[in-house]
Amino acid sequence: MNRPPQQTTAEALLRVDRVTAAYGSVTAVDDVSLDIAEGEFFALLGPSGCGKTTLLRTIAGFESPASGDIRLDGVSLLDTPAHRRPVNLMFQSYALFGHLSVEKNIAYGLEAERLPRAAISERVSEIMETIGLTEFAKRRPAQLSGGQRQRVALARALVKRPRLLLLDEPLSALDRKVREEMQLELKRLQHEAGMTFVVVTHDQEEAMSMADRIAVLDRGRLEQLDTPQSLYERPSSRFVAAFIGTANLLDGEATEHGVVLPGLGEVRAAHALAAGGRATLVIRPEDVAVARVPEPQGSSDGAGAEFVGTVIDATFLGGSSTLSVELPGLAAPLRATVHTATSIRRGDRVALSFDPARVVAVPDPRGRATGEPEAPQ
Ligand SMILES: Nc1ncnc2c1ncn2[C@@H]1O[C@H](COP(=O)(O)OP(=O)(O)OP(=O)(O)O)[C@@H](O)[C@H]1O
Repeated sequence: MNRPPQQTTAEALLRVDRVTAAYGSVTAVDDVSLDIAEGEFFALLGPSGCGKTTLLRTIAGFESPASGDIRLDGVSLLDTPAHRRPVNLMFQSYALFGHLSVEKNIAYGLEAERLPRAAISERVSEIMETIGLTEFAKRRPAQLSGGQRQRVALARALVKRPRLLLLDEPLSALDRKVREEMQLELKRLQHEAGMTFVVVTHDQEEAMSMADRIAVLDRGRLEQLDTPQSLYERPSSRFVAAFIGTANLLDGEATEHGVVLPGLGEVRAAHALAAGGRATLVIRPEDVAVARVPEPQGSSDGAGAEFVGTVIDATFLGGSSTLSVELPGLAAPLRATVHTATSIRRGDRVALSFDPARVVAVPDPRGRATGEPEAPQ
């Protein structure tokens, strides 16, 4: 089986090596390999059911892989039970003890380790200070807001100083505003503590705003592993392009320079695929240049091509507007983001052009135009 590129580095803290995990006949994680570096903020991202939680639980030791290995500092963890791994998993539900105060909740894990009382007290005070919980030390979880409860759960995980902190949808219970604050907070804490975080999320914006690198999973397989910017600017598949951010996905046939779109002609892309296969152009709405035209016109020489269409919808978003532009030959309207000051309105005729350096061509998973299997990228 081919192994996708960019997964392994020499000095990994954690190495997931060809891990497959299954529940009976359901393969939840399918031959996944990746490295996580010391001090990295790493995200496992993908739609519901793609296997993120299973992979996290396998790293934590709550599931055993059917095959493959998981190594920390080069040593396999597979024979080490969950509670002895230098890894801490923060659950989706936080699982706080309702009858214990905030400080007792945080101290619980250290007491279980039988640390001296003075050391426990010092570490608990220190972490409460860092996370902003000191004033709530004596309260019980029921007397806290969702965001504060989330902080307690985080403090409880951090106080144990694991080599690796695994967080399963840590912010999913919070409303949008608190979630955004906590995203920044998590990033700050991770940075200050110099710890390695692996966060599971299905929210691409959350992953993009926090993580140094993101592994995008689909149906148990690793689709792409990259920095947020690279995933956005150079998705390697149609799935990643669609999952990360907003994109116009235009299907056609690969040429030497780009993709030929039915009814529109050739659009050039930054990197061409093997000619003849089915391919999809990925064009971000902000990369579509829009100009109002008085008369229908147009040329399509491919390089910075202009396509003329009609604005069928304009959504005002404050500083920018999103236009939906109907182009002859395209099944779905093309989305373009413009500065609000351009004052283009519904019904206007517009010329669209794309900078070839910003256009990405990816293979269309429906296979080659000839019906042969897809060529590797
Ligand atoms: N205990 C289980 N028994 C059987 N199948 C399971 C079990 N847990 C998960 N699965 C299946 O394994 C696959 C991966 O599940 P997993 O929970 O890892 O996905 P996920 O990406 O974390 O999803 P979500 O975001 O919905 O939590 C899914 O098809 C799921 O139905």
